[in-house]
Amino acid sequence: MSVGLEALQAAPKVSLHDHLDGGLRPETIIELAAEVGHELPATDARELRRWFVESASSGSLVRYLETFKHTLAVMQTQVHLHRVAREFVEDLAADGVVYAEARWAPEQHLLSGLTPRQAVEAVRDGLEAGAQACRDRGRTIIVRQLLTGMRHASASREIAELAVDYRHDGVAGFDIAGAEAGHPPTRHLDAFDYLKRNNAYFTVHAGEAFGLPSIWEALQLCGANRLGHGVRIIDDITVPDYGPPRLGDLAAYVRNMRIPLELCPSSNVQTGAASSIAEHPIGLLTDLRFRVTVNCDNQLMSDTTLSREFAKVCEAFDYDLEDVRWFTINAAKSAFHSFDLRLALIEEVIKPGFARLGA
Ligand SMILES: O=c1[nH]cnc2c1ncn2[C@H]1C[C@H](O)[C@@H](CO)O1
Ligand SMILES: [Zn+2]
Repeated sequence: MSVGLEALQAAPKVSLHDHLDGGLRPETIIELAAEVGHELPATDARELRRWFVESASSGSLVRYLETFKHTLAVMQTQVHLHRVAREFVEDLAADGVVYAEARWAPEQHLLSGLTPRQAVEAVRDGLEAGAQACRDRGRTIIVRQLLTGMRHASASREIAELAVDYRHDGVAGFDIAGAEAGHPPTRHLDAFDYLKRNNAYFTVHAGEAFGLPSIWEALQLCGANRLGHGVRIIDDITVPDYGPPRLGDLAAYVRNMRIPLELCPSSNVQTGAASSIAEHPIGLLTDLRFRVTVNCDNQLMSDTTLSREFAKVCEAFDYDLEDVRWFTINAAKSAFHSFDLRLALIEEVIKPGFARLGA
């Protein structure tokens, strides 16, 4: 029996891997594009929504990433960044998310003359305005930023410095994203070294479009605290016809050290990292009790929400609310926030919230 969407929406959820520039409302894109004179592939909201999903579903991460040119084009001013951030929070809260880390790359938002600091502060204020609007309606949500450095570019050290500067002002940590093949994370050692020296937290997109070497570099050479996707860790697990699965040394390390996997099922199917939701490695990784979390990656490109991602995996793997609670506690434990807050989130929000739903 799969879990209904309504129960999933009512459940308190934690979102760790969600791109701000991949989560705009189509209506907002259309309105802002008209303001800045950016030409879109469609000007009807439903058509534009369909265009994003179809264009992002080619089986190639590089083609998937090309769709972001239309969201980045309308996120170049303080007013627009503020609005997109505010709506992002309101949409998460409407879906029952209680804690989220919103990632985006400040270096991609400077085309109209913003400084990186102005951009970070506009997003900070927009996130806070969204949280306040939710509080006014009786919903509590915390959303903090993850500042992303683009792996093909050379701004990562500067972005890492920004993440440290704003660590007590709404920034939870740092991330590296963009096309994976040909752009190893070790190109950004300077940034990672700076973060580590400053006791800051970071995740790295790894093991999505490229396999084990990328995961190994992210963990053992860069020192990532979490893996963005990390789904290809499956390549280091052998499932024999008889007997238990066998883990290679890297998979064993990931499991033993409780490295959080920010899995994004729909996105993985669209980029070809998994052939279908039913065949997604989340099934085996969950059976083996890896630190699995479920995420959206990009709500717009996948036409999804966190509740819908859960609905898909519940249906494919026959998970129930107890399983969703387990994924959610995994995510809360893995958040880049203080131990005290994570504990409070688990004990005072997540467990009672699921208990009310009978889990
Ligand atoms: O799944 C992804 N893999 C690698 N890069 C990604 C993914 N989703 C979004 N991005 C890129 C495109 C965005 O412009 C950037 C910052 O959010 O991160
Ligand atoms: Zn991502």
